[in-house]
Amino acid sequence: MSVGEVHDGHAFGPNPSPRIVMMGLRRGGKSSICQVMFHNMQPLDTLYIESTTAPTTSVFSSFIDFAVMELPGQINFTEAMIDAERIFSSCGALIYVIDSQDEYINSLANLHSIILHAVNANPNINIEVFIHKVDGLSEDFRLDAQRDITQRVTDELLDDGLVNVSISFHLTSIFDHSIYEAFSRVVQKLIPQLATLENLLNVLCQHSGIEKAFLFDIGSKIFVATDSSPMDIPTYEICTDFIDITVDMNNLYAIDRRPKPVTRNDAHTNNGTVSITNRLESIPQGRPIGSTSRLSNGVILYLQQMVKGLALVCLMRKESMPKIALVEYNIEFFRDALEQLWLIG
Ligand SMILES: Nc1nc2c(ncn2[C@@H]2O[C@H](COP(=O)(O)OP(=O)(O)OP(=O)(O)O)[C@@H](O)[C@H]2O)c(=O)[nH]1
Repeated sequence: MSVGEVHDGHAFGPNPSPRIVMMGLRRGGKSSICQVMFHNMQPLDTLYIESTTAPTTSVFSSFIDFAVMELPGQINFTEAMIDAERIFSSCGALIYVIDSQDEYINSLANLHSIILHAVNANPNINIEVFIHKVDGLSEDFRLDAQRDITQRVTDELLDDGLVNVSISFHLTSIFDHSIYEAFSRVVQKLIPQLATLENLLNVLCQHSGIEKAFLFDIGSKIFVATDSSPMDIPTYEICTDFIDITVDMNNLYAIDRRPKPVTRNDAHTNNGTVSITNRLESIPQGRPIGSTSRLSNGVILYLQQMVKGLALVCLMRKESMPKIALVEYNIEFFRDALEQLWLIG
């Protein structure tokens, strides 16, 4: 049986879409990214991860359901065993991980042949290149690497006459928030309701004195949408830390809930493919969580849990605090709109 032919005749088994396929040469960092992003592994613990030998699928349930399939680094598309058509035809994005601390010429050749297979099977696929492990590079080297890789990859695609390939490049590391931001950008492109969500957030900000608003998936800390005002990494970091603190405090002081493990992974193997279903049990199941905090610079952080595992996180100035009743009134409308979006699907 080929890699693409997993259970039930589906390329990925009975998993929800959209699907993300993660590829790259061995030791590039694919498993580490999945473990840190979706299984709450500490970045340093990834040092002990063993090499992946079989395709692994992780399924996540949030505002949208999505599955991430990691293919082992040694996979070779020229082998008859690999059914590229089946793998790529039903997937929304291909993430290709390049180890920026290593010589990357082989990676680029591998990436090029994979893009040809992927685009041939699915012309609408989003190619997302993670220039990974940039924590080991200086700021200048990072930008040089990004420029060089972008140039080489796009030149080769142009040589092949592929001008309409949707390809993006992200500098990433599991040791900071860059991996979360990059993954958020990947997932956002797969959300059909993204424009509606952004519009809703823009309207909410305009009418409530909110400076910046994010809609986060609480479990993975992927932000599924934000308003159109400029975003910087420190703001994103503050918001994700605030989510962590709020969830921890909520679990600590919940009266009717016993402490639960952070995640539960149901793993089973089927036809050589490991399938992991991640249940984000850190997300409170009872009353929606909410929290407000004032930073020393006067910025107010405000968090309200919305539908499914989503949380609205806003930054406001202290001048907005007298209007907090209005803000909460508007947020209720925002929540209703989200619920309707969710029902429409
Ligand atoms: N410095 C640094 N090291 C990383 C980063 N991400 C992963 N690593 C390290 O890279 C090594 C290989 O990571 P893996 O996740 O096993 O790589 P992989 O691509 O899954 O490898 P295969 O399973 O062989 O295909 C591990 O020692 C990780 O700790 C990163 O962002 N920065």
